[in-house]
Amino acid sequence: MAIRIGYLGPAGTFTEEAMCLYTSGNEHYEKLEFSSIPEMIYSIGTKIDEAVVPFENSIEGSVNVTLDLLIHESMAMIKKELVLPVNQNLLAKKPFSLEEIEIVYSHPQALYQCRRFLHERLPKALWRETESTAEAARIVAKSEKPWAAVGHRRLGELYGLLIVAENIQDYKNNVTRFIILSHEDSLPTGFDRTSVVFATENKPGSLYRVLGFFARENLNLTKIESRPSRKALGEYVFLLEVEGHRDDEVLKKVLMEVQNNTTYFKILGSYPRWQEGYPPAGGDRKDPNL
Ligand SMILES: O=C(O)C(=O)C[C@]1(C(=O)O)C=C[C@@H](O)C=C1
Repeated sequence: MAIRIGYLGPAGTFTEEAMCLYTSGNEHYEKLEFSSIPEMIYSIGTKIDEAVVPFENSIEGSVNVTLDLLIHESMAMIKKELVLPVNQNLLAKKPFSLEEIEIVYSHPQALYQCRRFLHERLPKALWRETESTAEAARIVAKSEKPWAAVGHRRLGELYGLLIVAENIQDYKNNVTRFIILSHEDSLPTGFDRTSVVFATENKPGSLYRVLGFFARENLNLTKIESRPSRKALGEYVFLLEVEGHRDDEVLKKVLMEVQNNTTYFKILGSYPRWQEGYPPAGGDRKDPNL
């Protein structure tokens, strides 16, 4: 039976590229396009079985819309992560000079990844946010006006646009981490990461105490982020990531302690940690999707 997988469209987004990498070689996937991240996450379990969503970027940090939906509104679990290079380009319908561009369209993450370039080289241009970089290209392609889009170089061929400036992100090594959401996470591979969310009582030392459980067992934390609880100003929910699988003996014990010492606790999933070239070719692949 086909596995229905959702991605942020239209064609040419970075998320589509991540989805193609993830599904390559597996003909069971049926690919379904969505025009926004919330719409896609809400559809997991009904219209789709899996979804590819951006999670964090090396310049701009977390994709808050994804984080908040996972924290507050979804039961989906993380089953995989992929890290992809993100090279941004400025695309236009005609060979406009940078000074001529009046409006620059893109997804907010993409605009902010190029903040310095856009301020310095397109000082006159207004910024307009779109649901995706490819949506920006579609808008620009429909008009004869001096407008430009920020996105993947592939948008040029797909929408008949010219690349007027290449690699415009403010830091060269720009990468985005994508996650695959599903109704269940992955089995242990020996090289995993676990993501959890929790809230503590608002009293001295409560977060310190929770972090201490991980430190005591020498478990390596890889991310901690606070997001508004949405109940009151100044109240937060924490998203924490740690190396290891929730079925590993030590981590399992620590997660139990965390659960017993927090006011809210949810495991978002355990999944193989991304590493270029892992597992080695011909190596022992415990995970059928790698
Ligand atoms: O608009 C796209 O191309 C997307 O796939 C979205 C998105 C994001 O939300 O972070 C993905 C990767 C890049 O960091 C820029 C934009």
